[in-house]
Order: sequence, then C-alpha cells, then structure tokens
Amino acid sequence: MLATCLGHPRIGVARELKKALEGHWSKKLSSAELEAVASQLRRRHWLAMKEAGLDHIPSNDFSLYDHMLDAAVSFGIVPARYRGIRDPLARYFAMARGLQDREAGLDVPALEMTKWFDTNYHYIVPELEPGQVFTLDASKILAEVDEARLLGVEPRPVLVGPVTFLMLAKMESGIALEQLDALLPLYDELFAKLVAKGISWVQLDEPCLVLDLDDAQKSAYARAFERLGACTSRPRVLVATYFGALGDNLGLAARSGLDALHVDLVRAPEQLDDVLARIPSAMALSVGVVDGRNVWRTDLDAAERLVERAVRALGEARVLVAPSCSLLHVPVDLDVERKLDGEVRTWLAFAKQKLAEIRALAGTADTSLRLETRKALEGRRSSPRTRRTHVRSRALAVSPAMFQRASHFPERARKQQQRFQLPLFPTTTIGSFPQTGDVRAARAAWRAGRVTADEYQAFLEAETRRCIERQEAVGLDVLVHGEFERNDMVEYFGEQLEGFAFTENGWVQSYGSRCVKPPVLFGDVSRPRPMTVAWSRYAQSLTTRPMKGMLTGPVTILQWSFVRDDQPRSETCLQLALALRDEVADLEAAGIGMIQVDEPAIREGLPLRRRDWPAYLGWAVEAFKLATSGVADETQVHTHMCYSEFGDMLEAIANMDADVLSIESSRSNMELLHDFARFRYPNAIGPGVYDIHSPRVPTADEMADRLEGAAGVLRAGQLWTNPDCGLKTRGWSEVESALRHMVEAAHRARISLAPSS
Ligand SMILES: Nc1nc2c(c(=O)[nH]1)N[C@@H](CNc1ccc(C(=O)N[C@@H](CCC(=O)N[C@@H](CCC(=O)N[C@@H](CCC(=O)O)C(=O)O)C(=O)O)C(=O)O)cc1)CN2
Ligand code: MET
Ligand SMILES: [Zn+2]
Repeated sequence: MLATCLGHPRIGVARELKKALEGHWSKKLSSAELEAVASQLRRRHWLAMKEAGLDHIPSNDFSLYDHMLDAAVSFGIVPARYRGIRDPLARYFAMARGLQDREAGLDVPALEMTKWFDTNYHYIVPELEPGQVFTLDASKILAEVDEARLLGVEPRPVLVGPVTFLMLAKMESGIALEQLDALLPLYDELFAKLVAKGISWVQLDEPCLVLDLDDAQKSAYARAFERLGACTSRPRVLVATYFGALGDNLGLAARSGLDALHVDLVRAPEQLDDVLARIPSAMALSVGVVDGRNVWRTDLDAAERLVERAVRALGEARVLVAPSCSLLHVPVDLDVERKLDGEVRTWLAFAKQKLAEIRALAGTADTSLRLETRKALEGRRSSPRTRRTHVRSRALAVSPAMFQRASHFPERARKQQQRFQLPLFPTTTIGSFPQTGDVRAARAAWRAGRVTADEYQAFLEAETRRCIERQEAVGLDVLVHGEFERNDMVEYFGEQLEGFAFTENGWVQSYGSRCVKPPVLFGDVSRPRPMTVAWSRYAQSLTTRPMKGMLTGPVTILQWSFVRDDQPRSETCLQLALALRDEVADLEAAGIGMIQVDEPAIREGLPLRRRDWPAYLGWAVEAFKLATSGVADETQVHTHMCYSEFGDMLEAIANMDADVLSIESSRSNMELLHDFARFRYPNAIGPGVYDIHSPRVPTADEMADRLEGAAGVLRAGQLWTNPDCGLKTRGWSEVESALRHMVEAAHRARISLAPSS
C-alpha cells in the first residue's frame, strides 16, 4: 500500500508566505526575495512529507496566490487588460488583486474571486475571451519537479483537471466548457513534457465529479477521459475527487480508462462498496480516509476497516492511502501550539500529524500511535466537556413559538418606523471599519502582555469614539461601533463561548495572503456571559442616532469553525443559536434597538448536491430564526450576506424574516435585484451600492444610479443604502470619501425617487 498526500498547506506554519507577499506588494521585498521564501516553503513541505514516509508526494500544489490562477496562466488565459503588463509576476498579481499605478497610467481590476466548493478558500475565476487561444506554459510545473528532485523527492505533480477547470471558469460570450476540445491538446502536450522528464504519476483534480452534472457536463467528462486515456505518451494519471460522493458520476470515473481514482471516504464513506464493485481491474484506488477538512485525530481503527475492505477487494498493490482532499484546509502543525487546552489537544491532528496517520494506515501497524489514538478517542468520547446537561435540556425544550416574531413584518415595520423615524433610503454600513496596523498592533501587544488590559480597553474605546464621530460627520443615519475589538468575526465569538478552543498558529488560507484561524468547536456550546453588550452600550452612549448591535450568526460561526464531528451539524447549530438568542435579548435589554446578525456563510454551507438542500436550508433558517425571534416588534433585526450567488435560495432568505437584509450585489447588481423583485421579496433590503473589495472610491453618481436601478425593480420604501460588506480591509481615507459619496447619493435619491403617494 502506498502512503500519499493530495496537497500540503502553502501559507507556512508562521504565515511566512503571507508576510513575504505583503512585503512584496508594499515594495519592501524584491521578487527574488519573495521567490526565495516561496522556495524555502516548498522545500520544507516536501521534506516534511518525505520524513513522514510518504510514497507519493505532490508538487505544483504550492501557489503564490491560487492554484486556479496558476492553471489559467499555464494555459495562456490572460485577459487583454493584463497583457500590457510586461513583468510576469506583476501581471500575475494584477490578475489576482488588480493594479492601480497612476504613474504608469494603469488601473486594472482583479479577476473575480469565488468560493472553492463549500470551503472558506476562495479561488480566482479564470476568464476566457471570445475566440480564446490556449497556449501551454509548463514552466512552473516543470521547475517544481526539478526543485523537488534536488531534495531526493520524486514528485507527483498536481494538475487541475480540464473539466473542473472549465466548469469553474467563466466566459462572457458563451459557455467555457465548450472550449474543452481546444484545451485538451494542452494536457497531451503537458503529459509529453512530464514523461520526457521521467514523471511516472500525475494527480488530476476533478472535484466537479461530486456535483450534480447536466448532460453536457457528463459528456464533456466522457470526452476528456477518453482523450486523455488514449494519449500515447503520458504518465499514469490519478483522477482525484473530493468533498463528496461520486454518486451517479461513478460510472464516468470508472470508465475513464485512467490509472487510479481517488475518493473521499470521510465525507462519503458509504460510497466505498459501489466504488469497489465498479472500479475496473486496471485502476488503483486511493482511499481518502484522513479528514483534510477538519482537525480531529483520525479514528485509526475505523479508517483501517475502510482500508482493509479496499485491500480485500483489490489487493494491497492497488490501494493508496490518502487524506480525503488536499490538506490546504487545515493548519500546519499542532506541535507549535503552546497554549491550547491540554485535553482538547490530544483529540486533534493538523497537517503534520495527519501525514503520520496516513503513514500508519498504509504500513504495518505503528503500535504507539495506535494506542495513543485509542486512548485519546476514548477520552474525547467520555469527556464531560463535550456533553453538558444544561445545554442539552435547553435544546430539547425549544418550542415552535421561539422561531417566530410576535407580529408579521408589516406590523413590525410600522412600529419600527414610529420608533426610529428614518428617512427613505436610510444610510448605514455593514459593521467593521478599517482594522489598521495600529489596531492589530495594539491587540498583539495586549496578547503578549506588553500593554495592560486597561490600556488596551482605553485604546479600543478611543478608536470606537473616533469611528462614531466620523460616521456622524459623514452623515450616516444608522451607526455601528466599528468592531475594533474583534480579531475576526467568528474567532471573536468562539473565544467567548463555552465549548470552543482556539489556537495561536492554526492559520488557514482564505484567499491570497489573507488567512483565518478557525476556532475549534469541540463540545456543547453555551454563553457564560454577555459578549458584545458592553461595546454596543458604550457606542450607543456616544450618539443619539441608532446604534446597530453586531453579531455573527449561528450558521456562519458553524461554517467558519472546525466543528465537532460526533453529532450532526444541525444540532451544533441549534446550540449556537440558543447562545446567540441570549445575546440578542441582552442587547435589546440594554436599549439597543437594531441588532444585525451576520450570515455571510449561509450560502457557502449549502450542500454540493441539490438533493441535500432542503434539509440544510430547513435547519439553517431555523437556527437564524431561533437566534433572532425573541425580541419585541419594535426591535429591528438586520442580517447581512455577501460573497455568493443567492438566486437559488431566495425563499430561504425570505423565510429568515429579518426586518432588514444588506446584501452584496455590486458585481451582479441588477440580476440579483431582479431575482428579489421577481420573488416579491417582502422585507427591507440594502443592496450594496459599492464594492468594498477594491480601494477605488466610487462617485456619488454611480451610487445614485445604483439606487435608482434598485428603485426601478423594488419599492423605494423598501430600500436601504449601504456598502456591500464590512470595511475592515480598507483604509480610512478611502472609506471616508466613499461614505460621503454614498450619503450624497441617498440624499439625491430621496428627492428624485420619493414615492408620489
Ligand atoms: N473567518 C472568516 N472567514 C471569512 C471572512 C472573515 O471575515 N472571517 N471574510 C470573507 C473573506 N475572507 C477573509 C479572510 C481573512 C481576512 C483577513 O483580513 N484576515 C487577516 C487576519 C485577521 C485576524 O485574525 N487578525 C488577528 C491577528 C492579526 C495578526 O496577524 N497579528 C500579527 C501582529 C499584528 C501587527 O503587529 O501588526 C501577529 O499575530 O503576528 C487580529 O487582528 O488580532 C489577515 O490574514 O491578515 C479577510 C477576509 C470570507 N471568509
Ligand atoms: N459585520 C461584518 C463586517 O462588517 C460582516 C462581514 S461579512 C464577511 O466585517
Ligand atoms: Zn460581508
């Protein structure tokens, strides 16, 4: 049996890549210095896998920004607007993040970015032009082969497969997948180059095989596999699927004529029998039995039972042991954690520990790891911290009335208007204001004990006060406190809730240089004390305008944490909802009249197969309602969603019954609004009027146009004016100008668009 890995985290245990990238972007690090850091990271990761005793070690899993962008560049897919940028690295980063260079007269926006399946990783969406010509540039792929070999590592290059690549790409003038026949010859060419180098295996990632495919997509797969299989000079090809079951696409993969198939047996262990029954005798099977999406120590006995079933059916020579997917989605090394809760720590495995598990499963029993694992799992199963009576009895006592507001929306809206007396198109923001270096440095100093809690508190109060003054000066109607006290919108709540543990270095890449440190939700969740009330009360005391309370919703906390795998996610979500319900009640009692409960990840949590949608949406919407329905009619509940296509879940959004919904729409503005209009979305809605992902300051005209467009399809009386997401990644000067323009746009709309009646 071979021990293998589908991909290693790239960011580095101390986020070396993040620091080098940001250093390079701010011109403090040359390209050569950046490349040196990247090269060091690759070596370190290869050596880690070699030392762990892996037989197949990936290359080309590293990326300076994103692997889909790398693939686009290697196929020559560089839209015209970037082609004027001579330097390849500058061009690459321009595609990733846009480029504004006044002196060079350059102002190019970035390519679009979107979620990688149901993860919190974002990939760059390749953009095909009309008449797209594909040309192979294999330099990165080939260079990494040489680089690995210098360390005595014989790598298995990872390539995004042609169908997945095109299905995730976009083409303004048509359907990207229709370019398949033009793209396939590049794989032949690439395979020939790899064979010439003596490469014996490649990994072809085709995660789209776990999605619902239409006939055109299925036939694309059949064609692609036939062509690749028939390629005369090619390495052996492992087709990698992950994040779910192959289901009705198993036949496509089994008939591929390729050499090995990887299946995810963590998300979909039930598919093993079907796979074993249908895999042709010429194919090997890579069994993904170590969770690449979560941090729990593998139950080696259970995993071994799966591996053994595969071995009995296929023989040892045809079985590879692997993580369920690339380890990109887990932190690097548990050993560097110094402050992690001692008990919880024994239950966990990060990338490095997972490599050892894979080795143990593929080899003769490593008795010490096995015994240690049994003991740890027994401890986890029996720990009183994972099951708390008061949490469980409360969850059981939840009644249907707790999911409903007292009155329907029209009645609530009337009472709320009486209370707040807001103008038409009320202006507000989504919550966070710039998390400047000062704010981060102050928090780092407090955590390191270099400043006292009181000093840190005073600093945050001053930031909050200044933020409120600035919002008043700009003329916003509904204010926020600015979220300066938060490291991250999920981690901050995890730190204050019972049932969570958190790490110091458990960073996972979200996009490019941006990382998150998901808290570990290990046990029953409860709220020992109010979490945000003091900040909201303080902020409200500084202004007579309404101050929105600001919470992260249950589904988003669930989605952006490492969640316990010993009970259904729906149960965990309900516990989170109850904890938040108490926070909402306490905010209301403290006089906070508007409370926003953010659910930006509700779309990301949608299962990959449509069949599973109703069940998920059922409990996700219920969790939101449970968290927010305990308040009086006069209390206005807001929610916020971003970063997704919402067209296919409008009914669920309406069922959440938030009084006000702010939603990202600046990129596909009108389409989204038309969807809402067609659906007759009843409650108030604030379609983002400007894109906060770019430093560009939009003009009042642009935003007034957006409002006018929105008022053309929705009722003017239903609309709010806001940016499309929080402002934490922006700088103050852009933010102030943009918000002034936004307020100006709302003023104009009030005059030109006031309903005549
Ligand atoms: N969890 C989560 N997922 C999300 C989002 C989100 O906001 N949160 N937003 C969407 C987009 N994704 C994003 C993900 C990360 C970031 C982001 O800005 N991350 C920050 C880290 C945020 C953080 O946790 N900050 C901590 C730690 C900061 C830090 O690095 N401190 C330095 C020292 C700081 C200094 O001296 O300057 C250190 O520890 O070394 C804090 O503020 O306390 C980063 O990578 O830079 C933005 C968007 C989707 N998914
Ligand atoms: N309230 C949050 C913020 O403004 C919502 C962000 S959604 C990713 O940052
Ligand atoms: Zn957002």
